[in-house]
Amino acid sequence: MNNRVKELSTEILSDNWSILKKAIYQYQQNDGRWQTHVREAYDRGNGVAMLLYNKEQGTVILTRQFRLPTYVNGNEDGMLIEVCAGKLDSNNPEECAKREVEEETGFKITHIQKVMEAYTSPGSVTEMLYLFVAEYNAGMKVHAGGGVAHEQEEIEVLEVTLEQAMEMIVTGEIKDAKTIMLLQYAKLNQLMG
Ligand SMILES: Nc1nc2c(ncn2[C@@H]2O[C@H](COP(=O)(O)OP(=O)(O)O[C@H]3O[C@H](CO)[C@@H](O)[C@H](O)[C@@H]3O)[C@@H](O)[C@H]2O)c(=O)[nH]1
Ligand SMILES: [Mg+2]
Repeated sequence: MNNRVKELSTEILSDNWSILKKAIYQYQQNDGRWQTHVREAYDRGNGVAMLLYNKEQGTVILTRQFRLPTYVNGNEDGMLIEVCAGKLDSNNPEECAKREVEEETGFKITHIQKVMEAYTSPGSVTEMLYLFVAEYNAGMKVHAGGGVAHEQEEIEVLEVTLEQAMEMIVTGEIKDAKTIMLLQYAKLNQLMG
């Protein structure tokens, strides 16, 4: 509840894959005057993202897939390296994260640790991400990964050292915000020991 917001009304501009709404409301400025604001918000739900790491090897698991929005915004081949991530399809982020990890990477994870929540693009997108880390090892690999074929997912699974991944941020090979956040979390908190 924010007493500086009143008369909020919304109109659906698009409800195709996700919902784009236009909101009109009165917002009270610092000087007390009320202004009419018009803002659009794209609602594709919330999400989960998970960095898998192996302490002994010093490695992490990343994914690589075609991301259309990056392709139309300067990413030459549209391929993007990311931590494993998925849409939150229940109110249990932990279970959802484990399921996404298994679908996309083939690792069946047991223990996961929530590290933070983050709004990913707060001026235009409603999405909040639940970010996790979890340890993995070769024994947890139950299939090749790659995503769900009927959802047209084609996900390459990469295993690199944390040091290589940190260097890929510097070179621009990694440009995804949630991925950079989780890699930096791993480094700052010395997850590799
Ligand atoms: N038909 C159709 N399919 C779509 C559309 N947008 C996405 N999809 C499909 O919907 C599926 C969603 O897969 P998930 O693994 O659940 O989600 P994600 O796309 O990886 O999203 C995750 O990462 C995003 C990027 O950082 C996050 O924004 C999101 O919250 C989530 O964490 C994918 O197969 C994708 O191709 C669309 O407009 N139309
Ligand atoms: Mg995904």
